[in-house]
Amino acid sequence: MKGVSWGLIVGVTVGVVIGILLATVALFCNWLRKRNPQIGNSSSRRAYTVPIRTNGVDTCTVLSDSTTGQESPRIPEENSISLWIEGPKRKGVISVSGIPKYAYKDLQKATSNFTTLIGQGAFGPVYKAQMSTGEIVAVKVLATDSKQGEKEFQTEVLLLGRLHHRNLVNLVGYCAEKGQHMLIYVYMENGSLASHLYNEHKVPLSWDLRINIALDVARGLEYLHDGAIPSVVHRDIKSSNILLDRTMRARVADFGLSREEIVSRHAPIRGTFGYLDPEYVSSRSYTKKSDVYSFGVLLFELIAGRTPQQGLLEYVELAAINADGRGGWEEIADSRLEGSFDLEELNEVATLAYKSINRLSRRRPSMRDLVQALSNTIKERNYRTRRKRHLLPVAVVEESAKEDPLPYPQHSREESMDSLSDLTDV
Ligand SMILES: Nc1ncnc2c1ncn2[C@@H]1O[C@H](COP(=O)(O)OP(=O)(O)OP(=O)(O)O)[C@@H](O)[C@H]1O
Repeated sequence: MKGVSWGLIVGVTVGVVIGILLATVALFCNWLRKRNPQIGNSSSRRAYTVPIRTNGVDTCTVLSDSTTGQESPRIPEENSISLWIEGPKRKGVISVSGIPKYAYKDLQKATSNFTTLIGQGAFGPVYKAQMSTGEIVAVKVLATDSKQGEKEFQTEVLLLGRLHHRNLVNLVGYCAEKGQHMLIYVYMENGSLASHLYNEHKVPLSWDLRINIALDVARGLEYLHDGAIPSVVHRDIKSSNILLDRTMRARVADFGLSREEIVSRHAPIRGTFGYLDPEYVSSRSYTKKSDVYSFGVLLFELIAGRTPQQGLLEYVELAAINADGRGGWEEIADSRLEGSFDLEELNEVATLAYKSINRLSRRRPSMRDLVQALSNTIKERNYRTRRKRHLLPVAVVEESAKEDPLPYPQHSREESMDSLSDLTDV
């Protein structure tokens, strides 16, 4: 009996000592964690953002023009170890999206309980939202009953989490809660290009602005094609998917149909009627040159102020009969321009557009070619403007341009058009 009591006393004492030791260790760990919040949370979102670009001419990973910011209210992604694409409840997988996740209730508040509707897309409504930091964003709510919407959501978050460029509408957050899926984008104050081209209550876009927009879009696409690794095709370039910011700079939006380049003969046809590459329709192989085709249609929209649904391409084909490869396109100019355009520029851009919609994809220019040609057109314009403004003799301006290379074209228009001439099939 006595032996049992001693054993009990020793056992209890050892247990108490171990308990005290464990409690001390736990308290110490907790204190350390409070002192340095990074401990135990090393998988911060930014650390897992997948870098994607290496070589795009105008590409950048700088987020300065997006609204992603540390001040944004964010909720931790369950210690950043849930991967929504595998199901939000799955644990132990590091998020690869690198995109902040917002709480449903915060978005509900930011959109005044989803009453600030700014538009309706194929997969659900879009709301304007003011976050508690004051920043304005656009919240796209995906329809809960849409299987396609779910797929689009997964694609968009994964893609946009690693794609950043000043000519793309960058994704700045998402919400996956209560069965709802939402995408949060940089807010584009001036809405879609389509609304400016076709809404009679809006001031018509000037010719110069149209060409600037064309170059912005070309740069966004060039980034997707040549800057992103692996490369990305957009699959739905059209004027309603081009958004304009406060200063009328254009950005490519709606990556709902975006995919890394897929070549599958069995995939269903996707895209928007009127912008679809005929070669893609017959072969079912969507390539970068299919985006180039849609971009060509967009260039003709900018020139003619007509939608493909209003017979734009038939109109273009008629005009092409009179066009001689470099000129003769003026008859398709948008009447809202009231003749205010540079004829040479219009012919250049129409020639580029016509090459881009060539039925044979191999005869179409690349987005890089198009960026080069459009930027040369703008450089030429700037050069002419400077020359006119200063009313200086050409020789003097050319001399001064050597010291200031920016506004002076590196290649003449003729050179840039000639570099594309082997693609001509007019
Ligand atoms: N980031 C944004 N900033 C401002 N407005 C936006 C933004 N994103 C979308 N919108 C507006 O919301 C509306 C719906 O956009 P959404 O991208 O959902 O569909 P869509 O491009 O019009 O059509 P579809 O879904 O067929 O491509 C459009 O009018 C668009 O101008």
